[in-house]
Amino acid sequence: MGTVVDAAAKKEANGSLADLNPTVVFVLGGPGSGKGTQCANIVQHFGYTHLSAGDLLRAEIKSGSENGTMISNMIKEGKIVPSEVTIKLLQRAMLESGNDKFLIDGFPRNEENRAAFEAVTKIEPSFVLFFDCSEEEMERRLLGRNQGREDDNIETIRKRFKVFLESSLPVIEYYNSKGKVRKIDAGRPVEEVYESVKAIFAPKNEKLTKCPFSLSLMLTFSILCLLR
Ligand SMILES: Nc1ncnc2c1ncn2[C@@H]1O[C@H](COP(=O)(O)OP(=O)(O)O)[C@@H](O)[C@H]1O
Ligand SMILES: Nc1ccn([C@@H]2O[C@H](COP(=O)(O)OP(=O)(O)O)[C@@H](O)[C@H]2O)c(=O)n1
Repeated sequence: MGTVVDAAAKKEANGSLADLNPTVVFVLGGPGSGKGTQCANIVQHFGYTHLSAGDLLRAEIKSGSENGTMISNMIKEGKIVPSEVTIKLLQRAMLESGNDKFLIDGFPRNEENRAAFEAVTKIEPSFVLFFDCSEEEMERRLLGRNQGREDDNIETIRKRFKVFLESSLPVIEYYNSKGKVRKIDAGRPVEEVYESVKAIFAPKNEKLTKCPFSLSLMLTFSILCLLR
């Protein structure tokens, strides 16, 4: 760890990320709360790039990387992979995306993730989208997810819930104390949840779409008054 080449690569990556000055939204919530599903909708309408920490880690296993076995074992146990590994993957994906607006899904998952990301990248999230859902509903969804994931079995699901309560909720509480959390009731159907999500991303747009309508009404009224 920590070779000169690594350090140079890290410096270069951070330099370019700092230049990028990206907009980052952290998307957090328990396993199966619907983070990935809602991120796909947000991407379509608001021009963000979706980066799922879990997807990046699974891709790293598939790529045959030297960390693959370690990552795979941790995911099977529902444990959180060391921040250094996940942050490198996130940095690389951000730089390769060509975008400067990111939904970072499933990260930071513990205090170490949070502090390390902030220290390494100097990036503060604009806000944190928190999908709040009951364990009962999340368990039902995960058992039905059917993506062949090795961690979607009842034993690992229970471990992931425990990690979420013990390690991830404190991160959400930290951002809440800074007024950065936008909490969504994620126990509803997908479309209903997305209505709430949209309202968070597009309050200004909504006003803008209403504004020309009222403006045109005022204009018509003024013209009618002038014509009388
Ligand atoms: N609001 C919802 N109601 C019912 N099922 C949902 C809802 N949102 C997502 N799902 C389903 O639940 C499973 C987990 O959703 P996913 O988006 O992968 O969650 P996460 O990324 O938080 O783990 C998927 O099979 C998805 O299709
Ligand atoms: N920041 C992260 C995100 C995921 N992970 C690992 O990846 C697993 C799956 O995460 P995920 O975000 O894809 O899926 P969900 O648990 O949210 O359904 C987690 O249980 C962890 O083992 C991690 O170690 N660190």
